[in-house]
Amino acid sequence: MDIIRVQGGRKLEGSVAVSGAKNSALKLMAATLLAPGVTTLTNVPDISDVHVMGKVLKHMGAEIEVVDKHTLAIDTSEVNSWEAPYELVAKMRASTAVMGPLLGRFGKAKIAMPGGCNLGARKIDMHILGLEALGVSFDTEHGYIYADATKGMTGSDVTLEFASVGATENLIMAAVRAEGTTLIDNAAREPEIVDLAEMLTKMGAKIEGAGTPLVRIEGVPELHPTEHRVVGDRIEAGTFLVAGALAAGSRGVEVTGFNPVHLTMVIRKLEAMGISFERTEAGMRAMRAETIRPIDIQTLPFPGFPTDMQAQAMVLSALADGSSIITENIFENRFMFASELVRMGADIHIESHHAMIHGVRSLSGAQVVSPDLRGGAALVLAGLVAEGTTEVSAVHHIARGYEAFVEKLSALGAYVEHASVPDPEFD
Ligand SMILES: CC(=O)N[C@H]1[C@@H](OP(=O)(O)OP(=O)(O)OC[C@H]2O[C@@H](n3ccc(=O)[nH]c3=O)[C@H](O)[C@@H]2O)O[C@H](CO)[C@@H](O)[C@@H]1O
Ligand SMILES: C=C(OP(=O)(O)O)C(=O)O
Repeated sequence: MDIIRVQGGRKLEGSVAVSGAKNSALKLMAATLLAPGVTTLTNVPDISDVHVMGKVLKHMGAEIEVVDKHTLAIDTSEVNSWEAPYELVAKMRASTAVMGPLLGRFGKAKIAMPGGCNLGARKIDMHILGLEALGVSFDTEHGYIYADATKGMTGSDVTLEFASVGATENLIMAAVRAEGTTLIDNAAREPEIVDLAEMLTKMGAKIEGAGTPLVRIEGVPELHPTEHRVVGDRIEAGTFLVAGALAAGSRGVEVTGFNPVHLTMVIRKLEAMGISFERTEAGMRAMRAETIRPIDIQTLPFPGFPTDMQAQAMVLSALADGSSIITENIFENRFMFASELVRMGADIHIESHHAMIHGVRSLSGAQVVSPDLRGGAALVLAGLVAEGTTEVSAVHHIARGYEAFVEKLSALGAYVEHASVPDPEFD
């Protein structure tokens, strides 16, 4: 069994560069399906989710050249299948991002139904309702969704019930090839959506308003391949800033390779907790807080506080001088890691989608299980400041979204390593 082992108490120093954003790279890879030919993506993170999306595209007949570790040349000229199979969708829900592009280019898609996951039900009803408004018809059979737009798609007005990231992206990627104008109201505004719209625009799409709640897309008859650099990962950046806030030595920890504007709400909340930041030429530096102040955080769609930073913020609040409250509004089941943090000595009570965290003076190293991607990363952060050794298992979750997490933390001076331990045996 692979684990990450952390020895608490080391001070972190230096600078760490974040990789390209997982949540952008996956959608940009899916979007290459829209433009027959070779699209080159740079700053692609070397993470397992990207490898899964590569397999999804190859399953459809795309060829992928790994030009270097972070550059993929994706040739979608010979794509001849419209299926995202169950084995791959079950590994990674974001595989459903191929639905919009497949409808846009071929007018059909067969996608395994994603089902729930450890964050909650995660339905895709809004994707389907929006695409139906463009004229797509849907059938479900044997666990697969069959989407049909062979008679063409027509631009339409779509109001999303909730600013869903995935629904906004799938709709944009279908609407770029629909006939006429599509207006998406209550669209998600995440920076990764802006990145997607920028690449689609380079491919010849006509999109206005990406990054605002109203996106206007004028369909075009064809798109052409392009070259695009994936935006820096704001969540990876936020994770390392929290590492600095918890464990930096006197010179702080610098994080580079991202746009600090994408973390405005995170920085604001961490400042309210007493953490100080400095802008540097290449990014931001986080200083360690002598005393962490308690906080009230609610996760919300961008520009609100991101759910993907909730677990990391909870580690800070677990060590605050007082009681904090964190409200999770995006996913119904995203507090699973809190019970692991309690095993490390945190004092946390969960009531529905609220977590009440009473700060403790210190955490103690323990064997814990990573329940999901951000929860796993947060447990490693907790290990940096816990007394003794922390062993985090189920680390495949962390590998989904953090490139070289252990290596980057080690380079900052943490005592952290990959290790292999025997699987527990039960009689
Ligand atoms: C690969 C990727 O980009 N993942 C991100 C994306 O996930 P994802 O695109 O799945 O997140 P959404 O914004 O779509 O989901 C938000 C909420 O809406 C619900 N919902 C969504 C669609 C739908 O049709 N019906 C429905 O009920 C979901 O179950 C969830 O409770 O945005 C989330 C919210 O910022 C992030 O935490 C994820 O890291
Ligand atoms: C929830 C996340 O990702 P996904 O939507 O891929 O599960 C995440 O990145 O924290």
